[in-house]
Amino acid sequence: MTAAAAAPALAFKGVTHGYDDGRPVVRALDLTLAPGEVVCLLGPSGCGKTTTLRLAAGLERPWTGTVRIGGATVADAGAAPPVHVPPERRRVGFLFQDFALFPHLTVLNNVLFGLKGRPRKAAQARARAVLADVGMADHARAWPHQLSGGQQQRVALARALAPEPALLLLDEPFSGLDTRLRRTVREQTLRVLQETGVAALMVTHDPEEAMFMSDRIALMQAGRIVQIDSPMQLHHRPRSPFAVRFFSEVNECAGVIRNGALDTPLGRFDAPELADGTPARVLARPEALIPTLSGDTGFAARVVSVRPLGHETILLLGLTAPGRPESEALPLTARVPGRPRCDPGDIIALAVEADECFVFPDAGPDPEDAGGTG
Ligand SMILES: Nc1ncnc2c1ncn2[C@@H]1O[C@H](COP(=O)(O)OP(=O)(O)OP(=O)(O)O)[C@@H](O)[C@H]1O
Repeated sequence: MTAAAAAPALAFKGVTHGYDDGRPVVRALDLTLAPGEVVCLLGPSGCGKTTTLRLAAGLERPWTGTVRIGGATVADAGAAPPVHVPPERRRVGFLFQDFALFPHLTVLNNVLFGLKGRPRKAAQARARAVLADVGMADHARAWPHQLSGGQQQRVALARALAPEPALLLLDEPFSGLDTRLRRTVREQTLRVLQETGVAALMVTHDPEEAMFMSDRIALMQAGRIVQIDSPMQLHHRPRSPFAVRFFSEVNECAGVIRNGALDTPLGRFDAPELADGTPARVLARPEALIPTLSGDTGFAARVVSVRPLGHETILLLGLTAPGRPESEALPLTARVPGRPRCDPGDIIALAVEADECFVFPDAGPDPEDAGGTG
């Protein structure tokens, strides 16, 4: 492998950026994508995802730090004069939510648009090959308005990939599609990315989409990456309450660490690395609470409401403690597969799945730095 081939597809180092009000919205960001890697930037609205993508694209000039693409420095705020390679010379492809194909050009000519400057025959061959890659070879002569939303999105993907970019940048590329179509189109997109081996940085605020698409997820909060891990690691080893709460509603019980564990109404959770006396809380995902037929789990809960969602059901429960009035029941949310056999008013036994529960110290001013145990 040559040194250039081994270079990261994208490397941000110490990148800070903001807009006119002088407030940084991306803060000291370090991020590296391996060749062929798909990384999703995931986080709440306004956390800096799109700004990060625009910095990679060259649409923004960073205040500090460097950006490298495929081993080449495309931005260096500290150089004199600062380095800034414009978007069209960065070897990046774009796929945005409003993937707007040119309505006055056929599918083939839309794809050829990105291949200007190449010999005509080679460009035609490349455009047809990439249309075949996305399963649109038979539509080369069609006009955009004759295509479904999903087909248009595949043509936009072909147009972005045609010039063989070193890096593909995707900003909420599926959010304009309805739910069912979105699933199909993102599967097709992922397959094409894997087959072409292009590295991709994708912005989404949809945790399920990030879990599905990513080799790694970069979870962002207030301009920083607070955790970057594989979807599985992020699920099983969340490093902050934020990383748990972002993926689903959670049940939370506070307490104080005693003898290396946290005693809560949901049971005792080991937390050996937390000092005695530390205020802490357990975060239990809704799927941690499992209604069980064996009545002897130690936890009895009153079913408050049953909300069937089709393939799963949300149960709102009130956890009762022996000798305590029901008015003091702890409200809990459980998520169970299928349709459980219980109705509002029933008392059910609950088992608690410890793998889906996480203990964190009750943090000071900066909760994102808090460590946790699973
Ligand atoms: N052109 C701009 N001028 C001024 N402020 C901006 C500009 N673009 C973004 N911002 C601000 O920067 C912050 C980060 O915005 P950004 O679009 O990067 O976040 P995001 O995570 O992509 O959000 P969303 O999911 O809502 O698109 C926000 O506070 C936003 O208001």
